[in-house]
Amino acid sequence: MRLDGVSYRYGRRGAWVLRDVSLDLPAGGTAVVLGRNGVGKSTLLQLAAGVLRPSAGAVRERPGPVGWVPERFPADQPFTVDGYLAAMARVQRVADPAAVGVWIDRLGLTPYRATRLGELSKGTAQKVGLAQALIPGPRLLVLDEPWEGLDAAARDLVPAIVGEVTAAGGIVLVSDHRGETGRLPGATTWTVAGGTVTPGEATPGETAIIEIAVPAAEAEDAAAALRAAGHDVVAVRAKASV
Ligand SMILES: Nc1ncnc2c1ncn2[C@@H]1O[C@H](COP(=O)(O)OP(=O)(O)OP(=O)(O)O)[C@@H](O)[C@H]1O
Repeated sequence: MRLDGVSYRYGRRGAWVLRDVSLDLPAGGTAVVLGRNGVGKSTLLQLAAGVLRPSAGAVRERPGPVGWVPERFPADQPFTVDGYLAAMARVQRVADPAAVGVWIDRLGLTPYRATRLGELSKGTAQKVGLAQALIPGPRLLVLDEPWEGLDAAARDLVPAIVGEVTAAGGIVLVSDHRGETGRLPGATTWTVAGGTVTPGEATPGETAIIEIAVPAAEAEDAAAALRAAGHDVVAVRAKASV
């Protein structure tokens, strides 16, 4: 995916929030968008997700479906959790009807299926926001401040989810005003300031290699489970070779 000379301002006479931004993000890549409050992180994410259209320039080769998780999930809607997620799945023409149940279960939303959105706590509402973005199996997942308001278990789930989307060749963009990039090893950084965006180095962090042996027939499942837990599976070999 590529941002090609993207500029943006809210309204024709508004100040430019972003000017002539050109960025590349390869398939399987993650970018963490950093910057002070109000510099334009959300604006950049919404342009990337296609929620906003650039005032000038273009976003090219955007993969789909797109999963967009806003900073604040708009909970003032007259739906139950079940009703809302089923409706979103229909709107997004989700082929796999089991996807709704899978994400309700993984995000711990089962006790709230019949609860109206307006009655949810902020953290639970954020999980519904995550679920609606994940149900279509996004190839581009855009998360605006995903750590905010989530409980510890859900926070830990975010890196695993990011790992799954990128392992399948998808792209993930995450904004983070606290700079918790350490949660997403291997991500590149995009730092927003003064209307421009500066790409940084990938953040490999400290890594270690663990070699494990599993029955050959279970290798695929084991690798998938490791990826699901947010780990980088470097290699799968048929035989132990030293
Ligand atoms: N709908 C809007 N109409 C007009 N101006 C807006 C609108 N949304 C954002 N802005 C302005 O655009 C600028 C960038 O806002 P944006 O929300 O993208 O920043 P941010 O870096 O995501 O901030 P935060 O970390 O507080 O979420 C700010 O000056 C903001 O006031």
